[in-house]
Amino acid sequence: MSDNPILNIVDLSVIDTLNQHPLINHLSMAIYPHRSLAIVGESGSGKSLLAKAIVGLLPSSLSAQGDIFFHDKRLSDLSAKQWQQMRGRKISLVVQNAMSAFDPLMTIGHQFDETLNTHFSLSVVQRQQRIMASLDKVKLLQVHNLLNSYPHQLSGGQLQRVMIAIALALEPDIIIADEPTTALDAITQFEVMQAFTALIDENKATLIFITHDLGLVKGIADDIAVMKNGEIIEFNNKAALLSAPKHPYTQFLLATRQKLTERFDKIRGNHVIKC
Ligand SMILES: Nc1ncnc2c1ncn2[C@@H]1O[C@H](COP(=O)(O)OP(=O)(O)OP(=O)(O)O)[C@@H](O)[C@H]1O
Repeated sequence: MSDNPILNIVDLSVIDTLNQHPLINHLSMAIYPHRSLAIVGESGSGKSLLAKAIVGLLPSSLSAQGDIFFHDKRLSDLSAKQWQQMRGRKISLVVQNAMSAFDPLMTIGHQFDETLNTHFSLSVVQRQQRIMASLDKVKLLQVHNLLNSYPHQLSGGQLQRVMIAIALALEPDIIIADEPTTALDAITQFEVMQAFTALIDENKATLIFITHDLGLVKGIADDIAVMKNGEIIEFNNKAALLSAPKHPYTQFLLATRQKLTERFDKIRGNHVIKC
């Protein structure tokens, strides 16, 4: 593991300015390059707000205190223009609702090309090659039709994969994926997870993967952070956290997951016998 974190979150609090309620509470965490970190926790624990705070996209009614460093750069010091260069290219956020990330009036191909043109000095042909290579990585078929389509003409799963393909094409140092497979069926989910694995292996990116699903985490994470009430209550490498969870809440999460799996296996087993 490298000695210097790629992302260092220091005493971060996110406060609702309407009632001064802390939604993220004095959170500190160092994330190291080329690792894959899963952030798990129940609904409302603050996972999405943490992702938004990292990419500087918190709603204006919330205020952030504390520091977030990307390498040595303090992110709160960035100007709007510097953020534009940073977001997508250095730190990329893939969200759950892909439709919200696209302009409904522009074709997918146009939006993909424009994004590449904003961040790189590439010829039209080079941009096309990069688009095709990225779409291939997320296993999208009939790409010419797809690139000529408008967002509403694609399924949720296709849009989600296009969003991941755009993130891949920008070759960011860090990609934050906020429940990126929640809206997908099991097969598409598997393919999208493979695309993320390729991202870490080929691009040597650092992945922050936010999910409820401890099953998904097992396949992809090097490290796991467990969030509850706006705090990280446990952080460890995957093997240690899954085999010997220290915090009672992590133990509860794992036990619940185990019970669900056993119940599912039992139902499936009974079903097989009956048939
Ligand atoms: N704009 C906002 N104004 C006020 N409170 C907010 C705002 N956005 C989120 N919250 C609150 O902050 C808390 C954390 O929300 P967040 O969306 O980060 O949870 P989460 O862990 O990502 O949940 P989920 O897994 O359901 O997406 C919740 O109690 C939520 O209601």
